[in-house]
Amino acid sequence: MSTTPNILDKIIAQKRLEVGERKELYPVRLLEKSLYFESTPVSMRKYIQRPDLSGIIAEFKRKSPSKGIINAHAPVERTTIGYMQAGASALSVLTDKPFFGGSNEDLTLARRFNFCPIIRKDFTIDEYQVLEAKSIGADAILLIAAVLTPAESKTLATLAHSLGMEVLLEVHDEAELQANLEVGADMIGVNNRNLKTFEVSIEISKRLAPLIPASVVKVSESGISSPETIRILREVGYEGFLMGENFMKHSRPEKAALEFIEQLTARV
Ligand SMILES: O=C(O)c1ccccc1NCC(=O)[C@H](O)[C@H](O)COP(=O)(O)O
Repeated sequence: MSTTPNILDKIIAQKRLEVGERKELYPVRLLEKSLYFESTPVSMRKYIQRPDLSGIIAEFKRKSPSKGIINAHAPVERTTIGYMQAGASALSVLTDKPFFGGSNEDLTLARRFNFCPIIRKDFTIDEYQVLEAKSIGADAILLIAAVLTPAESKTLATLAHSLGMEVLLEVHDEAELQANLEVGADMIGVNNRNLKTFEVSIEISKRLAPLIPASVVKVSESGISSPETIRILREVGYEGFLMGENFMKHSRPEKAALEFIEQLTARV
């Protein structure tokens, strides 16, 4: 078993420093002046459930701790517009720079060219980041159970909701799921990737599916690379499918997404 100790700890330690710096550079009163602060977010939950779309949340991700560089050159505009035109239900944009090569500017650029919901994919640990997500044009935020207490998740989710954004709460096992059922997340994402070992298995999504309340939209995250896997995940109740590397590893990720969604549609 390949182990990469403490990547989450490293990411969170770095994030704390980064958030401290950003608070000084861009105080909340500046964030609140952003045009997006007053905008009405688009419901990611509703888009995932739209029968005319694929349920796929297509991710813009340049690199990752598990894979290194995935795609250093794909432009945000062409890729995200292409994802949407291909039939993705929503976009996920990584905004973490040190570990994923993303930025807030990537999300704002995607926002400028797309009307579909966009989730800010980052490691949210502070209320400041929720305000920041709103200010850069996000419709939803990710909360990762492995790095937050349920009380912290609830506070962050409540703030996100007060700004009109939705919350995707990510879990990886039964204990995380049970501990966070009262957070009030709009969507629960089961990460098929163990963020400590980087092992990927959709068995985790299958195992946790019956434990997720019916009122919450189920999303399966990571390691999805075939329409057949989506068919299996749909059978156990998943409506959302977060996919990054499988598209981004191609020089034209949006073409890969189109081909994938065409195959998916042809098979069901
Ligand atoms: O992807 C990683 O290596 C990773 C490492 C540590 C924390 C988070 C990580 N990934 C974030 C994600 O959840 C994925 O980007 C997302 O689910 C898409 O996964 P994939 O389709 O396998 O690119």
